[in-house]
Amino acid sequence: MVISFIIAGRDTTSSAMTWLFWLLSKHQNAEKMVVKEVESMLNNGGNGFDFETLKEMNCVKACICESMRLYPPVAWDSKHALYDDVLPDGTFVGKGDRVTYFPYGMGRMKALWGKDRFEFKPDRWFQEPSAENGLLKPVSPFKFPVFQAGPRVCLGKEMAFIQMKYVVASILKRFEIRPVNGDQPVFVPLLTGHMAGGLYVMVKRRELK
Ligand code: HEM
Repeated sequence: MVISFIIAGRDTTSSAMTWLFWLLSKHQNAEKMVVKEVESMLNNGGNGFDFETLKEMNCVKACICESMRLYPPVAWDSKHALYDDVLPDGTFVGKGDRVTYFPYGMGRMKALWGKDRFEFKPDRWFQEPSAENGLLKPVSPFKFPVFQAGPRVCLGKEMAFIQMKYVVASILKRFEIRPVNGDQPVFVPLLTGHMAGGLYVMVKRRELK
C-alpha cells in the first residue's frame, strides 16, 4: 500500500508536474490555452474544481499527455519471463529473459509521432487541429505506454489525471510560474524519471481578467 501510494502515486505525478510547469513556461500559447479553459469552466457555473469539471479539462489533459510523452515519469520498465514465451510479433523470449519497454524512446520516435516529435505540441492530442472541437483523440496505450499497457496497466491512471489536472488548474488560475534559470534541464531516468536539481521558480500572482 505504501509503495503504491508513495512511489507509484506521488513521485510519478510530481515528476510529471515539474516537467509540465517548465514546458508551459516555455510555451506561452499552451499556458494561455490552459488558463482560458480553467477560467471558462469556472465562469460557466462550474462547481469549483469538482470531479465532473476536472474530467472535462481536455486542454489541461492534452498538455499533461504531451509533457509526459517527452518526459515520462517511468522512462523505462523491465519484466522477466517466468516461462519461454513468444511476443505478438513472433519474437521468442526465453525463461528468465528480461524484456524492457522504453516510453522515453517511444515518445521520441519519428515513426510514432512524426517529424516534429521533439516539439511540445499539445494540439497533437486533439481530433481537430488547434483544439477546434475540443475533443481528444483516442491514443493506444501501446503507442503511449506511459502508464504501461495491457492487464498490468497503472491502477492509478485515472486518479493521476484528476489529481494532476487539479494541481495545474488551481495553481495556474492564481499564479504564473517562471523558472529562475534559463538552461535546458537534464532528465534523470532513474526508477522515477526526474529533473536534475529540481526546478527553481519565481511565483507571481496572476492578474485575472
Ligand atoms: C503520472 C502518474 C503516473 C504514472 C506515469 C504511472 C505509471 C505507472 C506504470 C508505468 C506502471 C507499471 C509498472 C510496472 O508494470 O512495472 C504503474 C503501475 C501502478 N501504478 Fe501508476 N503511475 C502514475 C500514477 C499512479 C497513481 C496516482 C497511483 C495510485 C494512487 C498509481 C498506482 C499504481 C499501481 C498500484 C500500479 C501497479 C499495478 C499492477 O502492477 O497491476 N499510479 N504506474
